[in-house]
Amino acid sequence: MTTGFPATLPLIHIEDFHMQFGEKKVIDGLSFDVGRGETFGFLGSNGSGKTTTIRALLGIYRPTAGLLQINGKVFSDDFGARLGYLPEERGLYKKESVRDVMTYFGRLKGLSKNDAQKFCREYLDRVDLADKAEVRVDKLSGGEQQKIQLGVTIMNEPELLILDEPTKGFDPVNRRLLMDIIEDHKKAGATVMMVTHQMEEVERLCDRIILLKDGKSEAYGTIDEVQNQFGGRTVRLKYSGSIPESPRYEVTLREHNYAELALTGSVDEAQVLRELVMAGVVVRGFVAAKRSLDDIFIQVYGENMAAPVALGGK
Ligand SMILES: Nc1ncnc2c1ncn2[C@@H]1O[C@H](COP(=O)(O)OP(=O)(O)OP(=O)(O)O)[C@@H](O)[C@H]1O
Repeated sequence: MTTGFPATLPLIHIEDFHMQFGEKKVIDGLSFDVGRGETFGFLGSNGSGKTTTIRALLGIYRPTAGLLQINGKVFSDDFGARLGYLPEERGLYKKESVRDVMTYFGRLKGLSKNDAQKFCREYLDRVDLADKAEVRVDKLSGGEQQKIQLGVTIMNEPELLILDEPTKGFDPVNRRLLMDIIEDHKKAGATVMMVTHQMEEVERLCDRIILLKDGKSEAYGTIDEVQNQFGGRTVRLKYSGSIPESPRYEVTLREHNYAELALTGSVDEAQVLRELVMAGVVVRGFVAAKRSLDDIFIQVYGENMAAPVALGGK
């Protein structure tokens, strides 16, 4: 997939973006880039401004201030054919059959009728809807309709996929299936920007992420960089005795014979283990790990609100 632009130019460039609705400031000086071929996770709690940013990027909203570019330019129809956008609000022609709807959109996206119908057959087969080709869209379940909408989004193999919660409402089996499909496009070289609340997706698919809070970036980088930014590593300890205070860690959880220590900076785990043993702590288990993204999210968005991500990340 070639773009004709230098590889160093990001495909998406957002700089000092501000968005205000009346008196309400939704985005407050947001800047980030999405590189070519990258899968980028756009994360944040409900109402933090993710959809607003996508809409401004695609010219649906006019930004209050700032620069939002795709391929070095403000979005215009000339990039439209290379874009696949799955909006947050889903919608298809409901009274037509699945095959007719998919063929229609395929034709709109420049596919021949044969190619559109071929894609439709293969895609329906893959998402386990082969027997629904002649069924009217409004007779499908919500999840089935979403599968069709994702199919319509990817059918012309877009260079840039912008997916607003692509797996929202899916059971785990179907979520994996949809992730496989997204991953195939990533492997084929597509750039993917996706809004998601699912850490499983972030950890499996995303090269870099941004965490949006109150219209600003709270964290931005690779998953490793974000984990390092939020205190790096923890040690899970099974023990007996008394854990001494130390500048090398902070005890973040202490239960009967179990504790979690947040390590300070680049402290060496082996040094912490030695220090505990020297202090007379009987160490029965010692596991050093990076902080999970779930933990980080709960810290960023506050423990009093529902976590913006499903639990179950690493
Ligand atoms: N056209 C609009 N007019 C007024 N307010 C708006 C408009 N569009 C969005 N907002 C407000 O902007 C804020 C951010 O909304 P947005 O839909 O971008 O959030 P989000 O991060 O996508 O949330 P979610 O995860 O719930 O989908 C919300 O408070 C919303 O009410």
